[in-house]
Amino acid sequence: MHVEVVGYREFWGGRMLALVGGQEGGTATKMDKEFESKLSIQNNCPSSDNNSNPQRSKSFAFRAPQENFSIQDFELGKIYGVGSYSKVVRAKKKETGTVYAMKIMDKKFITKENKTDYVKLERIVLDQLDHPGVVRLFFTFQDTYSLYMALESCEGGELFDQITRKGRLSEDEARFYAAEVVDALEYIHSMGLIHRDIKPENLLLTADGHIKIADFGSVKPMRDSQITVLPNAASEDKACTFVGTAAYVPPEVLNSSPATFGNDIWALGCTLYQMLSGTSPFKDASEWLIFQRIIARDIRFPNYFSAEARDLIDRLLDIDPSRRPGAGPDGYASLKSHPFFKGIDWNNLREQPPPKLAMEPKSQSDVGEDQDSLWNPAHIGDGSAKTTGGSGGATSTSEAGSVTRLASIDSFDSKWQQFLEPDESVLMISMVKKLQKLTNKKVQLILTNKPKLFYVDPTKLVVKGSIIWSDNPNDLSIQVTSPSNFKICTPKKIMSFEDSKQRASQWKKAVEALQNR
Ligand SMILES: Nc1ncnc2c1ncn2[C@@H]1O[C@H](COP(=O)(O)OP(=O)(O)OP(=O)(O)O)[C@@H](O)[C@H]1O
Repeated sequence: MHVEVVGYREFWGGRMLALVGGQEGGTATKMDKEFESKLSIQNNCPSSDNNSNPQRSKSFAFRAPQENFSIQDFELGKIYGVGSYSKVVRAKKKETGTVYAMKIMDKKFITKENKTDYVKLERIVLDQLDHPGVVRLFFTFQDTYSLYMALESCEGGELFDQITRKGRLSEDEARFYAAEVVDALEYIHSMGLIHRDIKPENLLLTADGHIKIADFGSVKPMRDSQITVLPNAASEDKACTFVGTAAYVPPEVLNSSPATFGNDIWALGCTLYQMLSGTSPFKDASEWLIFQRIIARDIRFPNYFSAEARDLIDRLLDIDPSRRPGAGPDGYASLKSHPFFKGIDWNNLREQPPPKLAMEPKSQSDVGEDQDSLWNPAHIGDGSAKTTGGSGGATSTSEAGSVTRLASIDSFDSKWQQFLEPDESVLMISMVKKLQKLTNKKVQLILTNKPKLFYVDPTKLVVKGSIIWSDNPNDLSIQVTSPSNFKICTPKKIMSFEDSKQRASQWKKAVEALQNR
């Protein structure tokens, strides 16, 4: 019997290959159901094993069609990159020869990491965006294990790599790229969307060198957004949650202010600074120190920056988000007319010749495109083999890194600084519940690079307890009992904690990483 589940198909369409009683039936069906329950649209028909003739009570016309393709219909080439819950691979449609950047997401991993909202939102938002400066979504499909998004292929790689390869960009090059980003951001903001993760890694380049903004996994639709967002595709509680990257976070986000267009404008300022200097403006040894610099607005301009570049960056990095050009009452006019952009023909941007791309230096192991196409797809798709480890391409290190990153940003507040020594920085921090026999107490649990592990009463701002550090797991270990619950075990006592953001295993990883450093 063909098992098909309603809401799942609403977003990705395509065929479902889970056969009850078939070879992979048991596991696949259970997994599909589990994932389905997370992806389904509220108020829709409940999914059921027996629902062989599903009715759609609500359907949404996607521009990018939900195809019945299989990954076998594509010749897979090199891996463009790996995100925190996806892998992007060059994929040529065998029938037509058209090349796409195939974003492949492992359903099991997405479910486990609670990323379904992000995945749905990115699919829905990209579907409705239509601008030469935004990466295009062509179609989606799925199989038992993975979701696939066929994106416009940006063969020129990331702007980040151009900066790295060139050391830094000339003002003309930076002006060109910045103008294309401004043009695309103006469009994105006009649609009522805040991107929330503008940085050189998410600015991709076409083969001929034009900018495309990518990675809409952190996008935030504003209340009056032009974009149709299906019921549970974006949860409101994410309004004040930071999702992004430490070095590009604006100060107001560190103070838990709701997201505004000004967030992207700040990140644009950081990106322009990075193009011109080779590094981000708030670089430091740890994220904690980066946040300190951001809060203090500690910017140092290299003396080779022109007066116009310096002035523009200074304005983009205004502490007051509404004073940043582009985010204020006069919209983008003040940004586009800034002297740094003198000579830019805003109406014919895409007709201008882009800067020459610096190519990747060939290493000895590089054998070119032919070899790329031999990339073995056996670990994706549902046909020949099962997925390995279910990480959807995210390595455990990047996974731990990104979660730690979010944990530290979420809880960032300069008030914890008083508990640190001058050269000490926070590696992981969370508001957790300390579970005791009679009462549960909220405490701020802090792990530093010393290493030091202690917890603070968040109201009285006093240290309530310190765990004696040991690199020996017999003397200090973390026992994870559920996604939210963990125990800190020492020979003398065992303390139980609950982390409502489900970071129990991240605490374990963070402590173990320090013990093995
Ligand atoms: N359309 C594309 N064309 C070419 N390369 C791409 C494309 N989209 C993404 N990539 C590459 O694949 C990498 C992974 O992309 P993805 O969108 O999955 O996640 P990310 O933006 O890196 O990370 P995260 O989801 O953790 O923020 C990117 O860093 C980029 O280098």
